[in-house]
Amino acid sequence: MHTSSDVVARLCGVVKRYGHLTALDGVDLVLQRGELLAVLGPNGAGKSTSISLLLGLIRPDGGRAELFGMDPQQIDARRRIGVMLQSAMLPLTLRVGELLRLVASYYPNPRTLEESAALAGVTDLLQRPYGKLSGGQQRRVQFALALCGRPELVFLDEPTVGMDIDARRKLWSAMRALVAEGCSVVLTTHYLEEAEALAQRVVVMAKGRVLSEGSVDALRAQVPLARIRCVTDLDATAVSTWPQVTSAEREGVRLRISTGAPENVLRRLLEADASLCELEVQRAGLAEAFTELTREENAEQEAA
Ligand SMILES: Nc1ncnc2c1ncn2[C@@H]1O[C@H](COP(=O)(O)OP(=O)(O)OP(=O)(O)O)[C@@H](O)[C@H]1O
Repeated sequence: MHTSSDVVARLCGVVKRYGHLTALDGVDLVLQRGELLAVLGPNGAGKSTSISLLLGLIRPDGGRAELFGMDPQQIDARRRIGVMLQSAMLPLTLRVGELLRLVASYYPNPRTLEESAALAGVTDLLQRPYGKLSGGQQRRVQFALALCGRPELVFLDEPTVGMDIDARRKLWSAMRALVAEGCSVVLTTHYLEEAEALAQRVVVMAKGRVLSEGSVDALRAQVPLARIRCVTDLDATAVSTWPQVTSAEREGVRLRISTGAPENVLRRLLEADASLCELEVQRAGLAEAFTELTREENAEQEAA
């Protein structure tokens, strides 16, 4: 059991409306000290709205948002967080080193310039004007700004958008280094492999509500699907109608099947095609679990 002092941020029954649109419809969310929480969900689910509420940028219409047990607008709470939002609006003419010094000066116990730059991998960019950097380089600088104040909690809203694979991997290891220091991280992302690689806990949102919450493994277990891949001529549409087959799709010479009963489907596959080869069976990843969860949500809404 966690004590309340382990809770660094919290939304309690939060409702947020924009005119007739209910962006958040009673959201509860708790972030513990030292954990990386990934908030997932399709476009418009309410992820950014939840973060804006925790940052005190907007106010709830119902319920309550708390940062370190305080109102998120209190300066004492804000001094303990770092933020990387989707749009940064930073002065384009300042050099990266100047920006880092400026933002660090808002904090009581900031990292040194060198430490922040090394953590975010921007040491070779310090003399460059921010506006002259590539999109991916600017994202890395924004990450450096988020961590330069030695915050206890960092909000990262889709941090790796526009980054190449190498830059993304580097950011992942920097996030892991932050968490190893005891920093908490709230990460929103559309890259499920990112959540799978980094998160201790995942919250899935859709249409302003929390659909599911738990560890990556627990989320996966909610959708006990396996993935079968093999080289076969069998028709994907026909296979998709087999009992216990959730979906079947062709990928070139391969067939890719999702099923809750892999043994049964395998038996039938091997019987149906004696020349089937290159067989692979894997348990479902977060991507399948997520698709399945949000599909159920859509089906319920359509039925209602
Ligand atoms: N300032 C605003 N005025 C009106 N509607 C808004 C405003 N901000 C958000 N919304 C609406 O609230 C809902 C939730 O938006 P939000 O940005 O939180 O979603 P999200 O999960 O972050 O989506 P994305 O993955 O696209 O970033 C959407 O329907 C959006 O159109």
